[in-house]
Amino acid sequence: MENRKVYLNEHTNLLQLEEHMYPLVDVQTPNVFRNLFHYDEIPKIAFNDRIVPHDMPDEIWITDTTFRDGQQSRAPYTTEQIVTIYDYFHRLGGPKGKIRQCEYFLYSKKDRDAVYKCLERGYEFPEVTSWIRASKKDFELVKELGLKETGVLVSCSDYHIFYKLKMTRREAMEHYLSVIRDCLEIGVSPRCHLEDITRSDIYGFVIPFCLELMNLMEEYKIPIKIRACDTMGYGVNFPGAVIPRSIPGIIYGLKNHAGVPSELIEFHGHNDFYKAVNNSTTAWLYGASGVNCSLFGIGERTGNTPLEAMVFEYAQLRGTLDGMDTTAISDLADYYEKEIGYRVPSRTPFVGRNFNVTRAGIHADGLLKNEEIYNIFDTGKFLNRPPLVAVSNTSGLAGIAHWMNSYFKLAEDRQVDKNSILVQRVKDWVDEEYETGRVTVLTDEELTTVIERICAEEGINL
Ligand SMILES: CC(C)C(=O)C(=O)O
Repeated sequence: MENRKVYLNEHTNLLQLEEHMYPLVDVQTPNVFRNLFHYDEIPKIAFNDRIVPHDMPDEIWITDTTFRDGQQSRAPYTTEQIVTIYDYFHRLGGPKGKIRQCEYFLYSKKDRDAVYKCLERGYEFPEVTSWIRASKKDFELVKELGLKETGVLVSCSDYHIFYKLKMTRREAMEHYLSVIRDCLEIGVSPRCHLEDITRSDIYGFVIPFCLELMNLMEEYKIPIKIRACDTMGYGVNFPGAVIPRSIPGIIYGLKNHAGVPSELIEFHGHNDFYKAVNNSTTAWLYGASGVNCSLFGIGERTGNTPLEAMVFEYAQLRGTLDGMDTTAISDLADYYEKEIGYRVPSRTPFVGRNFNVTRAGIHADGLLKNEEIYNIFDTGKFLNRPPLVAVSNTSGLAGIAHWMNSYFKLAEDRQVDKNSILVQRVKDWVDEEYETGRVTVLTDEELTTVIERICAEEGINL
């Protein structure tokens, strides 16, 4: 192992290879970290104030689980929908393949058809990879399909090992290693999903297990990926927090004590405590090259890390989009609404209908004077979504004209202004609404209905 280190054992004063520093701790009873997780109390975040240094890899990327974790939590996509979304990911990820991989179930014929169709596209990125039951038959299937890599579930907390698998840690580890050996034997690269890592014994199970995985990697000369799965969203990014909840601590341990190189470490987050995005960014900052996401965050329970969020995290950290075409994000949102029948909640950053809509009169006034005042960036350029001003009693003729021009995306030569009869009649209707006691802002639907009526009456073609 290239990265393997020799340590001085402070207790025996002997030099030791690092795998012997971290022997498996085969406990008799599960360690469920009751100090942090007492089921009838809210989980606790504890600190030991040990600070982990930043260690962002030279290259970082996004992988996608829309068709795996995403599909686990909603009605399945059709084959055609999967291929269309895959096409959008290809465009979004750009020529440098910043959306590096998409993972697919292989269980049914429909699943496999989607894989064939996506492979037929012949794109270099996103690479097609799979998720299977850990059996020899399924490994053969991966091979037959011509895939290089597959995900394998290796749950690592005692909650899973003792309560779900009914095994000891040693039994679980031996079972996992034999499955991974089967996978390597036929030349397929395993991606080990360390489920529930944020409730696991990092130095008593995860590091010894990953050291064994790195030995297997050396023996077979086939890459083995480690996916750190924050299955329940317990991970935190606060400096000085204790493991297993500390994402910096986990990534540091994988890199520095188990010797897993950055390009083989991936983080998979869940949003149960609203932390999926920050934890994923943190994983990048502390040494994981990959963050695994799902489009619009659609995934189990509260969902996964939203893929679109990490595109903008990437650009903020790196100072460049590196060729990513962010307008594909808005096209994907339209596609979901029109073709799949799913509307992203309206206040969702970057994609919700209202993400850049200003409602308060005083803000709208500022936005009309200079859009930089109340818009996060040039959302027209990056998302084809210029900022909108919602119409209320304080909008005035200019506000109503601005709403119409942006809502209907009117070309410059067709734009309306405050002298337009249409704008003046809409303003009369708005004034009447508020004079009769209305206190809420007007919805897009109400406005479009009134505009359609006035256009018909005045013979205007917008
Ligand atoms: C099933 C596992 C791999 C997972 O997706 C998770 O832990 O969140």
